[in-house]
Formats: sequence, C-alpha cells, structure tokens
Amino acid sequence: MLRVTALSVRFRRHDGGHSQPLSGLDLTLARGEVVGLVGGSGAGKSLVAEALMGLLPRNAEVSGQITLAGQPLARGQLALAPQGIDALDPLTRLGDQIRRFARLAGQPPPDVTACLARLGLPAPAARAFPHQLSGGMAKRALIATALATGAGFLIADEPTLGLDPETADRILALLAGLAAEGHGVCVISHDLPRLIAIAGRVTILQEGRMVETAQAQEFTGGQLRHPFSRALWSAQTWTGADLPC
Ligand SMILES: Nc1ncnc2c1ncn2[C@@H]1O[C@H](COP(=O)(O)OP(=O)(O)OP(=O)(O)O)[C@@H](O)[C@H]1O
Repeated sequence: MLRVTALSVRFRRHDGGHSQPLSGLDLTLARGEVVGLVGGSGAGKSLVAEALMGLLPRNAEVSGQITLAGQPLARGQLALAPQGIDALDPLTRLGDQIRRFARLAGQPPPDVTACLARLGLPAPAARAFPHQLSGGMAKRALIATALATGAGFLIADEPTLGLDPETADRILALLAGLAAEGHGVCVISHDLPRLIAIAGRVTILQEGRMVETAQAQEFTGGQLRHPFSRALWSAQTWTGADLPC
C-alpha cells in the first residue's frame, strides 16, 4: 500500500516570502486499484504528482510522509505519465525513449513491440518521433515510458486531456487494465464522469486542500459531503436541460 500522509508543498520566493499551494493531503493507493485525484485548475493536482516523484525545484519544501508497505517510498517504485506530451524527448524515436526509461530504472532491455502493444500502439510507432504521433498515441506513449521503469505504482496526470471521447475511453480502459494486472494507478483528471467509471475512490482538492475522498458511487448517488465536491460534480454533469429557451 502506497500511503501519503499530510503532504504539503511550500515554495520559497526570492523576496523571502513563501507560497503554499498544497496542504495536508492524505492518499492511499493499493495494487489493483484506481484512485482518482480531481480539483479545479490550479488546485495542486500536478504538484501532488511532482512531489511524490521528487521532481519539484530546489525552492520547494515538501513535508509529510510517503511510504510504501511502511517504508519510505524509494526511487523506481512509482512512475509518472506526465500531463504534457512535451515530456517526450522530441529528438528521440519512441522505441529508444522506452529503452532509455527502462535502462535508467535498472531494468533489462524491454521488448519495445510488446510495450507498445500493451498500450494498443502499433509496432511501427517505435520508429516515430513524438511529433509524428497523434495526441492519443502520444498520451499512450507517455504511459508506455512510465511502465518501462517497471514501477508497480503509476500516476497518470490528465491522460485524456484534449482527446476525443472514444480515445479518452480507450486510455482509461487501458489504465483500468493495468490496475487489474496488479498496478496501483492514480489518475489525475478533470473528467469526473469518465474517472468514476474506473476509479473506486476519488480525492477532491480545492485550492490546495483536500476536501474529501469519496467512493465512486457517492458521486452518482448524491452522497457527496462537501459543497465543493457537489459543485464540481454538478458542473460536469449539467446537461442544460433547465435552461430557459
Ligand atoms: N515551481 C512552482 N513554484 C511556485 N508555484 C508553483 C510551482 N509549480 C506549481 N505552482 C503553483 O501550485 C499551484 C498548483 O499547481 P498545479 O500545477 O499542481 O495545479 P493543477 O491542479 O494540476 O492545475 P491544472 O488542472 O490546471 O493542471 C498553482 O497555483 C501553481 O502556480
């Protein structure tokens, strides 16, 4: 079980002050499950991912506990498929990027074709540069590079952003499949209706603070406890049916 307790992030500013965009986040993630992380823009979702991965800049102060099976989380146990496809190296073919991720994580050379096929990507994609991939292929390529590390836990940051509904569904089904294979998968998303189709629990962030963690069925069952959670849900499921013509 990956356990995050009281995770906070503070940035020191040049003027000697500081900002604190994340305070007191608690999160658990077990192998075999998908957990969602949602919130408005700027709520701190990507910060959570970057803090867990140790990717924040030097002026960041991260506090809280991050443990896996009771021990401090070690390098290589958690992988991130970042939000932006610019995280892919624009000058390196995808197959070589997958090999590089595996090598840097101390893994044996991967079967690139199998890595691609696992994400529904065709074998020729191994020879493609990132600019030659569609948005949906690039999102899957980011997941492929993360999986090449061999980590048992994965964070996918906005894996469906900007994709058509069919491709978004396919990517979320892939992530659910990874959980079914035994990964622990945390999905950061703005797309709550799609997210609750695969996530057992969803943690809701508002302006850097966790307002609640709800079971997926609490969204559809009208049982959300916090007003912000209810507002987030109704904003995404509003159909416009009550709009006067
Ligand atoms: N390096 C940094 N220095 C200072 N503040 C930062 C830094 N990185 C992020 N922040 C701040 O942290 C807050 C949360 O940012 P974050 O990227 O985590 O939001 P988010 O919830 O992922 O938003 P979005 O859904 O728009 O991607 C923002 O106010 C942002 O300005």
